[in-house]
Amino acid sequence: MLRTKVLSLVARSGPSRLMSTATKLTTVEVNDKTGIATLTMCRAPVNGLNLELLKDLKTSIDEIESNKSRGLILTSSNATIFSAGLDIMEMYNPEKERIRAFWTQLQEVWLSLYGSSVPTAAAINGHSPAGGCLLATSCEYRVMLPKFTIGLNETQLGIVAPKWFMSSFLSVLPQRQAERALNQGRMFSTEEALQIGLIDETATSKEEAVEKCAAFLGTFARVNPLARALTKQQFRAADLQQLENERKDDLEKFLFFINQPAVQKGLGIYLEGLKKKAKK
Ligand SMILES: CC/C=C\CCC/C=C/C(=O)SCCNC(=O)CCNC(=O)[C@H](O)C(C)(C)COP(=O)(O)OP(=O)(O)OC[C@H]1O[C@@H](n2cnc3c(N)ncnc32)[C@H](O)[C@@H]1OP(=O)(O)O
Repeated sequence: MLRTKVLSLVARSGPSRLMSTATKLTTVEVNDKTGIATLTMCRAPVNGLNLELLKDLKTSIDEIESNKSRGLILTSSNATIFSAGLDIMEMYNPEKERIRAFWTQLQEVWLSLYGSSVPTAAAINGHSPAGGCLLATSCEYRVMLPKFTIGLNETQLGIVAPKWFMSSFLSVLPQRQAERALNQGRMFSTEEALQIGLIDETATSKEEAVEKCAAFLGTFARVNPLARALTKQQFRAADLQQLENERKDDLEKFLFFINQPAVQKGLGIYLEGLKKKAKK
């Protein structure tokens, strides 16, 4: 059996949490044999990306980057949900300072994951709407379990995916298909996602998905790591630079948009629908 070690055993807020991982809402396990790190999101109930989960994701990605892991596999501890995307509670009736920090942190996570020098893959072991799809498409390879859905459904919520969400999507799909899917807010089934190329492979279990991701990351074993990283970064440089240049504007645009009464009303109705469905 492969020995794995859990990185960073020190709790973030004091010795009383010494038994938990450093980042409470993510765990990082490095396979000693392959050097591949598995980064698991574990925020109940649906891995909604709130400020704290985003901070933990950023810390974990940085940790994997600085530990010179051979690869990063992103997955979820939830059996049916990879990530429900942005936590809508962060955007509904938002608190002024917190929503700024929230969006800034999301930008940080995207810049580090999409721009990671480490090869990345997503083991999509559950539904992956909106922000979940953003994380998956920021990786270089995707393996997904059957009977789930993935896509950028923002227009269905009456919101607009920012340019950099589109960049990740466009790094996977041809423009014509990406544009149509985004305009429709389309969620793809696993089978449809495979057919269109939004995912690379399917797997019948999370273990198999992780193995297939590891096999993909293993294809770089004999490639010079610096040459590989610089090549990847050249492909992604224009997208990354665009957000770097426009970070402040992007934040202000988001704040302006999200605070529109019509947008707030739409989010409220959407949330209500989610809650009603959950109670059934
Ligand atoms: C200028 C730019 C402006 C804006 C850009 C913003 C970009 C936004 C990106 C986003 O990511 S927006 C979020 C989009 N996400 C969704 O639409 C997903 C909604 N959720 C679902 O479809 C389902 O919940 C599910 C993920 C498929 C899981 O279904 P399941 O049946 O397993 O769970 P259930 O629906 O019962 O949910 C349990 C519980 O969780 C709450 N929930 C679900 N998703 C979210 C979410 N994204 N944010 C906050 N809360 C969420 C749901 O209400 C239930 O709560 P309850 O138990 O308290 O009722």
